[in-house]
Amino acid sequence: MKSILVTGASGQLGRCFEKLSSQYSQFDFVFMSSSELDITNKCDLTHLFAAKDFDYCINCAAYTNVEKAESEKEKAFKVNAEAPKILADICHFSNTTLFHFSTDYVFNGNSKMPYAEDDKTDPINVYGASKLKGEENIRKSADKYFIFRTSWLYSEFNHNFFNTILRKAEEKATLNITTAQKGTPTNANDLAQLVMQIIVSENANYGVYHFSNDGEATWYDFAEAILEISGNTEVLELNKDNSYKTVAKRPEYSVLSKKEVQQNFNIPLIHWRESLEQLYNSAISKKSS
Ligand SMILES: NC(=O)C1=CN([C@@H]2O[C@H](COP(=O)(O)OP(=O)(O)OC[C@H]3O[C@@H](n4cnc5c(N)ncnc54)[C@H](O)[C@@H]3O)[C@@H](O)[C@H]2O)C=CC1
Repeated sequence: MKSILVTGASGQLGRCFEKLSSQYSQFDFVFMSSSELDITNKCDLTHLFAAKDFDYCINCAAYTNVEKAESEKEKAFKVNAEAPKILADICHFSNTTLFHFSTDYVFNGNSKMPYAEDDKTDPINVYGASKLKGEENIRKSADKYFIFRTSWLYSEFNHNFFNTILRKAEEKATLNITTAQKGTPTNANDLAQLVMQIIVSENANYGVYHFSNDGEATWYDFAEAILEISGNTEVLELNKDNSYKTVAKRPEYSVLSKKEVQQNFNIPLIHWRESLEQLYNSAISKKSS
């Protein structure tokens, strides 16, 4: 039986893999949260890989606080850049295929059209720079790797924009949401599904790919759609607001081109709004009824 290690398992994406794992009983999944496995600890990783053969490692562990990263640069680089290098070295040595996730924030956002994989990277915040360094480290150390740059991840799990807007609707709060950035909301369950599809099909088109849902939106559009889909448009006041200041700069435009991922893995792309609706109907409205 092939085995799959999932690191950062209690994070949002990690939990999507855990949910999905029940559909893939042909694999032996090992889920390790940050308290069970610190990916910056080379010694623990070496021992783990010495004790068990992993065919695949899905690295969901990351430092993801974009705002805090500006003042915690060292910590962000340790988890997002140095740890992927350790993982890539160990995976290379163990003949393990590594799946890793990066971000649309590796780009500066000055483009007017969707970013392709080989477009020039130029991160404008510490988080983006740390993730880019992580990509570079993996590319140098491993042969069998997939890096998926993704954007605006949300799901039914943990703290994310989708869950925040639903909570605000319950609180009947007034919301001021920015229209200053354009990107693509991405259902993390769809990303997890893509990875499992690659594993099952034993596809070996290793490399860096862009994956998000289809279409584009501002954070305001995303919030509006969440309220519409959940029947909450009348419940709270939603305003456009471009004066909201953040510590970390954000790319104005970070839509990713999905041509490569479609060509290499033959997957249908789901529009972000359709996937949002599916998630709400399957995971949220079911729970509350
Ligand atoms: N959330 C988003 O909007 C986006 C996320 N991404 C990337 O997608 C991937 C998954 O993100 P999410 O699941 O949303 O993030 P998350 O923050 O929900 O999960 C990350 C997990 O990593 C764990 N972690 C942190 N340091 C660790 C360490 N040293 N060792 C082991 N675990 C550690 C955290 O405790 C957390 O459980 C990450 O690589 C992230 O950079 C990319 C674009 C957008």
